[in-house]
Amino acid sequence: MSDEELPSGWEKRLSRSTGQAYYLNIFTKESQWEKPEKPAEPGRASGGPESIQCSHLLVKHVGSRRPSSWREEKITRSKDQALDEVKAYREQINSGKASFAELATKYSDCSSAKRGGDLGLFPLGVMQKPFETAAFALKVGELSEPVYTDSGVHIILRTA
Ligand SMILES: O=C(O)CN(Cc1ccccc1)C(=O)c1nc(-c2ccccc2)[nH]c1C(=O)O
Repeated sequence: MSDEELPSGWEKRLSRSTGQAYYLNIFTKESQWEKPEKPAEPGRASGGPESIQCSHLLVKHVGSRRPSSWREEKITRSKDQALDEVKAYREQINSGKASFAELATKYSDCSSAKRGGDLGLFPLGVMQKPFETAAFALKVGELSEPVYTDSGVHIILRTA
């Protein structure tokens, strides 16, 4: 690992008082002087939430573990097409053209579409790991980049 490379989940910062480098765990918001050797785990931040609430919009594709949904009995889009669709929805939400709930209700391949994408409160350890890692890294109100799980391609909005 070159000097600049860091295991995932860490950010290099410079101390305002000494200018010395330290390392921030983006999940727990805890920092350390020692350069990390292993990826940061979204463990519970000291004082961080045990559970968070999120909504998501899932676009399935032919490689999804269950390529079927309330919207389409047999899902035929490719993974790349699913990513393009998710990016377009993310753009519409960020530009204010549409609300997250409106698009999730219409287009999400998850059964949570009926609730505007709301998944309710969930703790660590229940969601697929890529989903959990992305969700617990979000601030309340923040919208994720596209996230890949065995179910398909998601965008996640942290709501609490
Ligand atoms: O992955 C599978 O084998 C099948 N699943 C799991 C599933 C199926 C029904 C309800 C909830 C989860 C899905 O494809 C799926 N995953 C999700 C999901 C994935 C990550 C976070 C939240 C929901 N929703 C669905 C769905 O059909 O409605």
